[in-house]
Amino acid sequence: MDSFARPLIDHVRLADGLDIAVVAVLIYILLVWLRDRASRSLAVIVVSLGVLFLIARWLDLFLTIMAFRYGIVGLLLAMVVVFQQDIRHGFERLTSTRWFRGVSDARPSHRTVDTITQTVTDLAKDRIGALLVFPNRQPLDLHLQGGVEVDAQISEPLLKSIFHPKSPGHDGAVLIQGHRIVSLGLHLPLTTRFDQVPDGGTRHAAAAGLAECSDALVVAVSEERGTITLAQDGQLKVIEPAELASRLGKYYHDQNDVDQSNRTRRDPNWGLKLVAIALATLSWWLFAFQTDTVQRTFVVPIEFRNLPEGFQVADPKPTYAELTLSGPENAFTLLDPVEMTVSLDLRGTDRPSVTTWHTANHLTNIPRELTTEAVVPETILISLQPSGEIAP
Ligand SMILES: Nc1ncnc2c1ncn2[C@@H]1O[C@H](COP(=O)(O)OP(=O)(O)OP(=O)(O)O)[C@@H](O)[C@H]1O
Repeated sequence: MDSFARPLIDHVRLADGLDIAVVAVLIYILLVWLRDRASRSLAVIVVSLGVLFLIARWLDLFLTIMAFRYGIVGLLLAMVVVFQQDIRHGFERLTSTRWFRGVSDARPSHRTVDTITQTVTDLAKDRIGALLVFPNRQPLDLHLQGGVEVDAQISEPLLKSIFHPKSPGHDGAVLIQGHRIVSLGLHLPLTTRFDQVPDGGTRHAAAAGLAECSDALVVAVSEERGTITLAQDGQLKVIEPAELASRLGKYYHDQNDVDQSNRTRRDPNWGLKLVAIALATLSWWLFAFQTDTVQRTFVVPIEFRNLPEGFQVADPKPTYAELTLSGPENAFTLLDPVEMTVSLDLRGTDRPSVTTWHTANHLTNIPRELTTEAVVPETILISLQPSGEIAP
């Protein structure tokens, strides 16, 4: 036990904790996305690729690792193109949280309920067909097709213009989220139980269809009968405006509760978070944790900075030094050898001079995790002389 724990205690740095935390957050985002948005087959592909990569790294399967290394850039680009909608929605969701939104969207729910009830009542009176979807906890993306993005604050004139029979967007359903109309012209899945649909109409079949396969609340206004129908849990029910107001009131009340509890509830996703932390820790242990100390030697250039005007470095002018560093292998992986120099600052000299410089004191861009073992030459003699003079 001690032989296992000791290297851990000796070699784990605070930065490693941060490293694991960052990767755990990224894995958690990926897992949440896979759970909520991606199809099951995509989830299986992503998880299988992840497992294959872990095995390849563990067993040092060089060809497979190379395929991953070169394929990953293409894969990332392909994912950005294929999932650009999801990425955009993710950012939109982020910017629509309270912190980013400020107080501008803090509209009371009863005003939205009144607006929708009044609009739906008027549409029913005027025999104008309409279909409104109010999502609940379950995501609807897999059930809704087509549609045009709107993202506008709910208002009576806007809803009436959308469902006006001459409006090009009146066909299909509108999706309402909170106080906003998210999109219009959406195509919903039809129910297969046509017996419960009045006159077998497709608008009501669509309302029932979505209410069967999700927990959404759907409101349909009949063009032919001038009735208001509410669909929930797969059931259709013709209702009066007063009942619509009370059902919508309850819906918005529940939504606020969900929002509130999402904000205050300590953790709705413990399982996924633990999996993300476990995967990040495992990956770090497999790929990043190393107790071996490696020593490597590099040839680094010697540069002269702020050479006074009218002076030059006389020959023999040293141009390279040999630098030996030691430390964990990972620190070498992150190292860019081109950045390392022996940098001599010659400013302030105004007459010919010969100075001894200790090269180790003038190294630049050496990572903190690495130790300088040796620099050859240890010292160099720099002779400054006026330009144009030939060295003896
Ligand atoms: N799958 C669907 N998703 C969303 N809207 C749909 C769908 N199918 C039909 N609609 C809408 O329903 C309209 C046709 O309604 P239809 O008359 O067939 O149904 P209905 O239930 O009898 O409604 P109404 O009583 O208003 O006539 C279409 O013009 C379209 O706007």
